[in-house]
Amino acid sequence: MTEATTQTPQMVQRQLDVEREYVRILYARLDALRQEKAEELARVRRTDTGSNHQSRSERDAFATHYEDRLAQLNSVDNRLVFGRLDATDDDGAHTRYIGRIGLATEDHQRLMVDWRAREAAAFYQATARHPMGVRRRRHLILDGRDVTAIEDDVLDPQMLGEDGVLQGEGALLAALNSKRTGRMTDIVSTIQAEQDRIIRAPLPGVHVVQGGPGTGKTAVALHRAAYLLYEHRERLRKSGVLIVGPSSSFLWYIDRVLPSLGETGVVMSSLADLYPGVHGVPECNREVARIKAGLDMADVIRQAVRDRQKVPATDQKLRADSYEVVLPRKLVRRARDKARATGKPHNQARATFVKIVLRELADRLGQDLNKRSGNAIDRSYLVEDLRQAPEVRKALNLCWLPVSPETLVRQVFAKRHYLDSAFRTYTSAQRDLLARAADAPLTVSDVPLLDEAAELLGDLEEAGVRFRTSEAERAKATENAEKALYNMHQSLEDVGVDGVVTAADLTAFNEESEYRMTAAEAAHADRTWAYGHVVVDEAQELTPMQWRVLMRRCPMKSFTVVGDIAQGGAASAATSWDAALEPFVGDRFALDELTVNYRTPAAIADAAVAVARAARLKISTPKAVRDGQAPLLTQLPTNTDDAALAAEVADQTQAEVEAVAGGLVAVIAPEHRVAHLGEVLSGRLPGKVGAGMRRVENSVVVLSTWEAKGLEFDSVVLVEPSEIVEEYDGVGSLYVAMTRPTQRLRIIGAGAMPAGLTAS
Ligand SMILES: Nc1ncnc2c1ncn2[C@@H]1O[C@H](COP(=O)(O)OP(=O)(O)OP(=O)(O)O)[C@@H](O)[C@H]1O
Repeated sequence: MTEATTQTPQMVQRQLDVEREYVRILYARLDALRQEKAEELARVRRTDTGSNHQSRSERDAFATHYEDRLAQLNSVDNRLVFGRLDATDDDGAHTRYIGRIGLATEDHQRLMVDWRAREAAAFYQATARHPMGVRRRRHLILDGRDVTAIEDDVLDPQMLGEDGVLQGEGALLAALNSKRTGRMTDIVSTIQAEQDRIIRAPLPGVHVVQGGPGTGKTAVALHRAAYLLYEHRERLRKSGVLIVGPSSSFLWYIDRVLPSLGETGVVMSSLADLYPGVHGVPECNREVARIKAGLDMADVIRQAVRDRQKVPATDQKLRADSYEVVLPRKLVRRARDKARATGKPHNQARATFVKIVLRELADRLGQDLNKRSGNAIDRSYLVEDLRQAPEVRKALNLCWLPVSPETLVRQVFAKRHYLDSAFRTYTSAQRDLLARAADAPLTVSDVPLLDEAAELLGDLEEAGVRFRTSEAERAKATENAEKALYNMHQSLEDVGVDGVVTAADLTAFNEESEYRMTAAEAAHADRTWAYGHVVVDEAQELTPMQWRVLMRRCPMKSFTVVGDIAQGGAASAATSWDAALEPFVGDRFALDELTVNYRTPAAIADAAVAVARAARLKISTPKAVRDGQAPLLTQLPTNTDDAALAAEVADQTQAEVEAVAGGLVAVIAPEHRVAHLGEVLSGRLPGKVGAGMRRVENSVVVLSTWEAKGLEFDSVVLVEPSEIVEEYDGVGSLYVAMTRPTQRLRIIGAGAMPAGLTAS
């Protein structure tokens, strides 16, 4: 309920003065805290630790803690406070200021409530129908540290008309109408009620958020991560939160949001980087991508591992010093079966295999020697003699060679006999398609195969792959850290420093101190790190094998999954959330839907819907809150050559740059046209054009549809829509591209326009 009241300039000024004074107090407190933490940090750094390694680690752990706190205080400067609630509850009438973090005076009087605190929920959820005790919700609009505008939302009818109630352009619309910078910003001051319910949902379980384009799924997912880190800080600080997005340009687009909410240290990974130390290049062949996406790849990799556990074709004679032994096939088979039966990963089970073979060979050799010499002496030393013998070692290695995940995956595609064996249930045409050179770059579709292989192969230090220290080692390290922590608290109390560092912090810190990695970096570098929560954005793109990897990363299965089934573009994109999640959690997931499109103007959204419907794509149709112009369609003659097409694109892009003066224009084109269009546009608009998302200092970016996924621009020039449909075998990606603009869309093509696209 927002009814107009008469506002006089004096009334506005009076209210502005009140709020400015309060905001001044808040910033003064922020500055004082910064100063305090900076001094504490300097004092800790000055602490003399002598040459004691442990004391040094302890001091560094404290320094890291203060650095983090200082970084948090520095990151919330912009729009520190954005809301005020006047409410009445059991405690009587009170006023609360809502901001990015909680602030209190030196004597613990509350000055500002963290937006994630329970007391702040009403700021987002109260409505006229359910006021939750709120009489007035006030939005404070800041420029730097100054309050420039105030807007009131009055939920108590009695308050309407009272002096001091101000109304203006909706804070939400003001936020939506601001120019895009190419980097996502937080929405903390204008989170809507349906979004807030998802943000504050409980931690456990799998929570799926389906929503059409522009409904704020990414924004909600990021604010939820910040909320969970606040509400479950102890638990999640130890285990961490992983955010997964489709591409590194997407992660770059969103990576300022969490720091602006005072949260750093979340691990972000694209699908190509889920395996430490490897960056998967795109899988160009869609059929290959489709094959590698399926869960039966787990059987393929299992077979590839089994193929490394070989029984030789014949019995083998081997020299060991002055002896000769026979390695019978039967023995190898028996030892192999026993080693497999341990259930241990390949590289660990090898020890069992070797032990059985050596013991039996030594027994036989010993009996032989005893028989020949007529003695009955203990010849157990023979085990070591045999172990050292080069021929024996070589033979055992041929039967059961330790192998790294990377070698296994490379060789399964590069060595025909491995390929034929592991992919035995596939046709030979499919195997031909999969075959590639051993040094071919690993692709994004290989990443889950590597992870699967690592799971089945186990530890292999010499291959340079990091695995989790055993539980026992970790427990020991934590115990040491607890002792160290106790000592450290003692000594820091002596110098009057107060800090909160847990034993787990110290364990993590000590584990990584050699490389001075942050906790987030350590988690990302450790394939077997168990995260406390995983946020998956654009989740419709995940293949079953990618889901399998993520489920492994979070054994507690605490997930926030956001996406839009209709926007799927990958070769094995999900067709429904049920189908995507059923293999991992059955039907045990909650599903919510977001229903309002905050990005795309209604006329453009309608055009995108028409294209999707013409192709019978099942889509969510959120209600668009913005108005705007319908798309401008240019159908070029079919014989238009590439140069003429590029010239037309350049003309229209130039027009868009002018139309959105100072805004960001994206040219979205089929992959094979991106480079050429980039060159032509750079010639036309020197210094203004960049290829890829990271060039946002320019006002024009040229991108493929995959790169544009999840992003938004003031204006989009979409090139050759029919080729975009062909490129990804469906209209999903065209639907994505059409829903990227916040203001304007142009579509240019010489090919036939896809069904549903008509000139307006
Ligand atoms: N409550 C809100 N207040 C202000 N802006 C909002 C709000 N919700 C969403 N937005 C804005 O709407 C735009 C779209 O949000 P977002 O990218 O999160 O949508 P999405 O559902 O992930 O989109 P898509 O699936 O199309 O990639 C962003 O600019 C975001 O900041």
